[in-house]
Formats: sequence, C-alpha cells, structure tokens
Amino acid sequence: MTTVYYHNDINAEVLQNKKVAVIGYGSQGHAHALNLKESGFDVVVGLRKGKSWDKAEQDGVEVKTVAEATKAADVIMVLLPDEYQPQIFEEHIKPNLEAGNALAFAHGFNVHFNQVVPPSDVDVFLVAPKGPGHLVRRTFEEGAGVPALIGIEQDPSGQAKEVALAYAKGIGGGRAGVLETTFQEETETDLFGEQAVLCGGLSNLVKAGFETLTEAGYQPEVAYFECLHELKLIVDLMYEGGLENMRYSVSDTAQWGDFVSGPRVVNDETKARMKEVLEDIQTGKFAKGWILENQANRPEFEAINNRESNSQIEEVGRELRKLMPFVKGKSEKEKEVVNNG
Ligand SMILES: NC(=O)C1=CN([C@@H]2O[C@H](COP(=O)(O)OP(=O)(O)OC[C@H]3O[C@@H](n4cnc5c(N)ncnc54)[C@H](OP(=O)(O)O)[C@@H]3O)[C@@H](O)[C@H]2O)C=CC1
Ligand SMILES: CC[C@](O)(C(C)=O)C(=O)O
Ligand SMILES: [Mg+2]
Ligand SMILES: [Mg+2]
Repeated sequence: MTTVYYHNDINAEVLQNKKVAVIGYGSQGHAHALNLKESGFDVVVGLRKGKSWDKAEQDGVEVKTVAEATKAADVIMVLLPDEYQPQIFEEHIKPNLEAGNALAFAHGFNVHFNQVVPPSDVDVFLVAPKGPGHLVRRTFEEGAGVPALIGIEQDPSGQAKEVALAYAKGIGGGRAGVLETTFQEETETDLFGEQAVLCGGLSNLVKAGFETLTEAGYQPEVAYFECLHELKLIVDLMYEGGLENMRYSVSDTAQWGDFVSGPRVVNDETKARMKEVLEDIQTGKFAKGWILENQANRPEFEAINNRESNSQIEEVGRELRKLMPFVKGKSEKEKEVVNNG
C-alpha cells in the first residue's frame, strides 16, 4: 500500500519562517488562505481589485495585487481558474519570482500540458485537495479535513517535498491523509474523475433517471426526490463505509435491484466510453478543446450552462428546496448571492 501521511507525521517547521502567497480567493483560494492562517502561517492573498478582494479584506486577510503578493512571498500557490493561469502567470507572477521560491498548484493541468512553464530555479509542487474548496474550509472549521495529493515537478532547493507536506498539513489535509503523486497522475485522474464519475457521469445519470420517470408520467417532484435529493443520503453511506455500508443500510430489495439492474445501466459499453474519455485526456485532446473554447470566449460553455440552469430538474429542485429549511441556505451559490446582495 502507498504511504499516507497524517497530521502528526508531518513536521511543518519548514514553512514557519516563510511567507505564503495564495493567488486567488475563490473556492480553493479562500479555504487555503484561511486554513493556513489559522494554522499559524504568514499568508498574503494576491488578487485584482473586485469581489474577491473585498471578501478577503472582510475576512481579515492581508491582500495585495498578484505581482506584489508574489514578490513578498517565498511560496506562491496559484489558485486562479485554470483557464486564466497562463496569462496571469506570464504577466504578473513570473516577472516577480526569485530563485529559491516555490511555485505551487492545486491541479496539474497547466504545468502538465505546458501552458505554464516555470523557471528552472524555483521549486514546483502540487497540493491538490480531493474535494471542493468550500468543503476544504468547512471540514477544517469542523476539526476535520479533505484528503490531499502532493506532487513534485521541480526541486532545486531539495526541500520541495517537505514544504508541500507542511502546506498540505496547514490546509487540513493531514487530518484526512496526504498521498504522493505526480503532476501527470493528478492531472489525468482528476480530469477523468470529474468528467466520467463525479460531475459529468453523476449529473447525466441523475438527469437520465429524472427524465425517464417524468417522461413515463410520474410527478416531477417525486422524480426529483428519488433521483437527486436522496442521492446525498446514499452517498453519505458510501462515504462513511464504502459500498458495503450503503448496501447494509438499504433494503434487500434495493440491494438485489442494485445487483441485477445496475449493470444494465452502467456496463461494458459505459466502460468503453469511459476509456475513450480517458484517452482524450491522456492524449491532450480534451485540454486542447478546453483551451480553444476559452480562446473563443466560451460560446459552447455559456450555451450549455444556460440550458442546464433552465432545465426542468433544476426548476423543480429550486421550488422544493424552498420548503426544506434544513437544505435552504446551504448551497455555496446561494450564500454568494446573499453575501453580494
Ligand atoms: N474548485 C475546486 O474545488 C477545486 C479546484 N482546484 C483547482 O484550484 C484552482 C482554482 O480553482 P477554483 O478555486 O475553482 O477557482 P475559482 O474560480 O473559484 O476562483 C477564482 C479566483 O481567481 C480570481 N481571479 C480570476 N481572474 C483573476 C485575475 N485576472 N487576477 C486576479 N485574480 C483573478 C477570482 O477573483 P475575482 O473575484 O476578482 O474574479 C477568484 O478569487 C484551479 O487550478 C482548479 O483546478 C483543485 C481542486 C478542487
Ligand atoms: C470534482 C471536481 C474537482 O476536480 C474537485 C472539486 O476536486 C474540481 O476541479 O473542482
Ligand atoms: Mg478534483
Ligand atoms: Mg478538477
């Protein structure tokens, strides 16, 4: 079995006398900056003037421009959207890096696909939490953490791994486990996971189930509860004890249905499509398409996003959640709308 580093295995002293710049204050950025600060590290956030700048200041974090924060820091963690990183790196980060600095990422996309090419005299490492940023923050506040991967791309100082582990500990990763990987493995598995299973696979499975029921004449509200709302309750059981814990808790009728009907829906054909998805990631075809989509100002991204927001399952869900006080107000999107007026 691979080595898993936990909180008490990691000596974080190497970061004690260093300044960490967290560039970006979005989903991951706010979580890294606040968790590191509360773990006792010296943090500055790098931003442009605007929404995130105001939020970071309200949260009591030191904020500077990207260039100034880079210049002031020893470790620079880039938590900008992947698609904007190459340009901001060239214009504001690279000119302010010094030999001996460490440049860090939470996802290997730009380094692995050569969109960001760091100078050879800086350390380059990855601390990639295996979970959404808002949960990196929420679990930390609850005294827990989200597992994280570390990976080393360049190590002129000879200290990159020690610093990466200390950083991972600082954001709470050590409470759940830190594993070593490479930029290639993190990039390819992360893209595959989000496309085939966690985001793309799951949202399409949910929609297909909802549509199958509503097209057969069942009430949309019943279909929503069955195919979307209850998913969290089932996934919680898997999270806590694997598939066997979920199967222990559901009825034997559900478990038999899982065994005999599950493979009728997700089967060798699905796996063949998954292999195609993986191949497009490995060959760089997916990355090329995403880079071109951004260069064209994201026409397809915006069109699909609008269509999805207005779909029946989303409209039904919005109405139903209003009647569930324990769900209402939990969504990170809703909180952002409330906080920004
Ligand atoms: N989302 C997640 O949970 C995960 C993300 N990652 C990785 O983490 C990285 C960050 O992703 P994520 O947290 O989702 O990003 P977000 O989109 O949530 O955050 C973007 C942040 O970047 C700032 N920003 C955007 N453009 C500029 C600019 N030109 N100059 C200065 N600041 C700018 C935004 O500020 P403003 O308000 O001014 O726009 C905002 O604070 C990516 O590499 C991603 O792959 C890895 C694991 C999970
Ligand atoms: C699953 C999506 C993710 O990879 C993540 C939260 O880990 C992302 O890029 O946001
Ligand atoms: Mg991920
Ligand atoms: Mg990802």
